[in-house]
Amino acid sequence: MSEREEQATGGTESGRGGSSGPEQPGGGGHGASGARGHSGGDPVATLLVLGASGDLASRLLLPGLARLLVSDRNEDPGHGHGASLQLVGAGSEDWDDDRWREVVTKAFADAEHHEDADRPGGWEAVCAVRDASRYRQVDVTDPDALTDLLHSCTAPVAVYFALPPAITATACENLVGKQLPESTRLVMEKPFGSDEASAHHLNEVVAQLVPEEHVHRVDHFLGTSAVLNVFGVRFANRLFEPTWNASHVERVDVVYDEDLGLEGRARYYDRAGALKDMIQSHLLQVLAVLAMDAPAALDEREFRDRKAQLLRATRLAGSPQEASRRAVYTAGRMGERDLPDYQSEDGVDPSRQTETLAEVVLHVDTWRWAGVPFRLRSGKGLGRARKEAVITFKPVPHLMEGLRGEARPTRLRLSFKPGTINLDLTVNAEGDPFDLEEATLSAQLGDSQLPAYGEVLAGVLDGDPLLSVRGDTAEDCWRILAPVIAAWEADEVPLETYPAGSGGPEPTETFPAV
Ligand SMILES: NC(=O)C1=CN([C@@H]2O[C@H](COP(=O)(O)OP(=O)(O)OC[C@H]3O[C@@H](n4cnc5c(N)ncnc54)[C@H](OP(=O)(O)O)[C@@H]3O)[C@@H](O)[C@H]2O)C=CC1
Ligand SMILES: O=C1O[C@H](COP(=O)(O)O)[C@@H](O)[C@H](O)[C@H]1O
Repeated sequence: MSEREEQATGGTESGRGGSSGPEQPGGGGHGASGARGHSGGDPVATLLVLGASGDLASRLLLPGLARLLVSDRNEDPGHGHGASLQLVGAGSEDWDDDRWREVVTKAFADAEHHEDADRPGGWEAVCAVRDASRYRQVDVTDPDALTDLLHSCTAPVAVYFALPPAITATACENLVGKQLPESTRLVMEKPFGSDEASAHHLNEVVAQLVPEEHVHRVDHFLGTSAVLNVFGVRFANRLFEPTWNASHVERVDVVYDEDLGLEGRARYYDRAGALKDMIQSHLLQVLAVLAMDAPAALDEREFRDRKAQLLRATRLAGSPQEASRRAVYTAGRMGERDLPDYQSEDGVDPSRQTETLAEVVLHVDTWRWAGVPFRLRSGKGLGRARKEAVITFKPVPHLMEGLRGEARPTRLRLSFKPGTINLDLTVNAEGDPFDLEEATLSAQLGDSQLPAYGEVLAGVLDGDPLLSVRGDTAEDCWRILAPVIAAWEADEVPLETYPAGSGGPEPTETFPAV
């Protein structure tokens, strides 16, 4: 196993250092201005993708960029994101510009068929970026080579670290003390660090490089439409917000079940597992958006302050034995595919006991949410892709005599991808109005015209940190799950199994079917 593979999910092991970390709520780092709205600043001139030969770059980032360019929301054709953007790929592969452009061409191809491609300047903007793009072979952990590369790019440069997290951390540490081009933005993927201490250390490192508002800690689950869909339902209706609290809500379940297997990602996934891959990052962000107090405005300071406040109050609802569960899939049939036992997949080391399904129950210790269980669950190899937040309301305090049947709990289901809303209600039955039955009101929610990474890149290129994770929050997400990580590492919570293609481990009182 190469050193790089060993480092795939690691972070720096350094403890807390002495330099100033990101400012806690209210702003961040030395860039905190206290101003509302995003800092904007000069538009990004160069998007530098480090890790250009990797899966993220070719499968998500470059296609996202192409869709952003083709659908550019900037009304003025002379000033869209592609008007003068330079795309530079860099990595350890011995590629030349032509080889890189082949990768870009392939990744950009789908955008040509998007309806906006026919818009004047639409597809042309994509082709212009593709044809002018270039590649540099570089070992990003070589400080001089990386600094030289940065200075060879037109400023401002957005440096996208599409690298294994430990390599990202090393590259950043090596840049400390070097002069970076003016207004450089750093775009950091998840996982940010490998525990609270390493995330804190990484925050201290990046704070020495650029101001906090120029750091984009990416969580693609925070794409604009995902956030806005929750906010629209919660805050643009009089109905929900007065009942959105412990007096009326019985429980909240955030479920992200995938009908995907390992898909060749053992090098990364076998060291991460479902807890770090999905819950530590994405699902905690979803929880924060679902449960936060209403921001006064949708700007980065208000939004990120509310999110940070909510996560600071969040903790495991009991001991790891009571409030967490882990499982791994065994061989089974998932849809049309036979999935092998996870532990027999190429690149998987069974002794790591990596989980492919993780569940935790959290409490949010605030007046609003005291005592309400928030269950977060994500798994791979499941029979049905199910990606939704379910808010279960408490039963009515009294059901009048004369009505037959049960008033089942009202449930609001907010599904992601595609965005839908379903409200399960108890209503009078057809035929005999004394009988009760369940009915569901459904609606489609707005979907973004951009894929998630198009949204991410729009924020980066516009210099808008609204949807990126602030430094203090990145640390807090590790703090919340630290007891679970420690207990699982010590094998204090059994690793259950479930057949691929099934619904996962059997429901229990703590982890019920909803
Ligand atoms: N892939 C995905 O679906 C998603 C990934 N992410 C995150 O994105 C990041 C990258 O993941 P992913 O693309 O899957 O990983 P890959 O392993 O596919 O790609 C990593 C890239 O980094 C390059 N690299 C490694 N070390 C160096 C070095 N010292 N100098 C230069 N280049 C180097 C690799 O080159 P080489 O191959 O030559 O080693 C490769 O191009 C991770 O943080 C991951 O968590 C986030 C969401 C989704
Ligand atoms: O970051 C990740 O997310 C995906 C799920 O997100 P989606 O937008 O593709 O549905 C997950 O499959 C992957 O393991 C994880 O790294």
